[in-house]
Amino acid sequence: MHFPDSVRIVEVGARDGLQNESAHVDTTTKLELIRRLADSGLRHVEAASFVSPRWVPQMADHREIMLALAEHDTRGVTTYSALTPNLKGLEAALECGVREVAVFGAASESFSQRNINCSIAESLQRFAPVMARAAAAGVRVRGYVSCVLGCPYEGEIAPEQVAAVARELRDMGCHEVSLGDTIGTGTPLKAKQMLERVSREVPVERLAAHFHDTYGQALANLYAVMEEGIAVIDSSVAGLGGCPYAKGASGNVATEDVLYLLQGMGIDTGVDLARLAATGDWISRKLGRPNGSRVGQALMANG
Ligand SMILES: CC(C)(COP(=O)([O-])OP(=O)([O-])OC[C@H]1O[C@@H](n2cnc3c(N)ncnc32)[C@H](O)[C@@H]1OP(=O)([O-])[O-])[C@@H](O)C(=O)NCCC(=O)NCCSC(=O)C[C@@](C)(O)CC(=O)[O-]
Repeated sequence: MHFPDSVRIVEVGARDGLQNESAHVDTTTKLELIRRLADSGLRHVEAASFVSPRWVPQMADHREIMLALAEHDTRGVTTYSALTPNLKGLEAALECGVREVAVFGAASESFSQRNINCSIAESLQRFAPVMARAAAAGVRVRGYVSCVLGCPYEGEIAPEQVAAVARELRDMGCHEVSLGDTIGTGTPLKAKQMLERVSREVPVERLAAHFHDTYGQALANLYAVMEEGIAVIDSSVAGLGGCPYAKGASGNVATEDVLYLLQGMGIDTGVDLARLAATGDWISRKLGRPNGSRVGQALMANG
């Protein structure tokens, strides 16, 4: 068995998590959440989406969020990134001083249509000018592939299809490709097989795992793909989130749960679990929702 010595966590709670909250979350609360996440030692916090407010109203304050972060983050130790599905989104993000963005595609045609209103091929065409403009501005681009272990509309997705989209994203210049189990239907062997196929096209060092926990498999799936060399994990404080276009999807795997697993494996992340658990407890209370992290619940119950 070979596991990575250290793992980089990409905290997506403020974006993937909050985008799915039905009640409005105000900008001050979001900024407080992001500040607390960074203070717990997280060095990559995905903070907003420059998408249409008609499609995702919860992300409508992307400008205010990213401008505030650019103004206050003078130390530059934490990367605050944002999603930009097209050139319009990227231009707006650049105006706010964003230093890293992400484009997001899917391995499923139906999900692509429902999520970003275009086919997979059209989405890749839309990303091309985003990549060129970002490169000219010296901004790094991450790529996402949704539905890597199943689609809410199409069911099974062939690993070849995931590998093809991941490769396109890598070839167009994404520094990292994050593999999203959007509806959390994956299981460890399936996750391994998918990764084995994708890593023939994109080196595993350039891949990240973005697993939702709908069926309670996310930690097992992460363990399986770490065994194959995955060393970047996307997770969400208190397991916040879901996906507006994937009915029944629960949040991303909780960051607290991932940290606990990694600590038990002797793998370093540089994140303070106790502080993060307190933040998970705080945001869950603020949103009036149960804490989606088992580890967070246990730590809070034990004081
Ligand atoms: C992609 C679009 C914009 C295409 O939407 P469209 O309707 O095809 O785009 P359009 O170019 O025809 O524009 C329509 C309207 O949207 C506006 N518009 C156009 N672009 C932007 C923009 N960037 N920012 C703000 N506004 C924008 C544009 O100005 C226009 O406004 P109108 O004239 O009607 O008032 C739309 O489908 C959209 O916003 N989708 C949101 C998708 C989304 O945010 N999904 C959730 C994130 S992905 C995810 O969660 C999965 C992930 C990444 O976590 C991995 C996983 O778990 O699987």
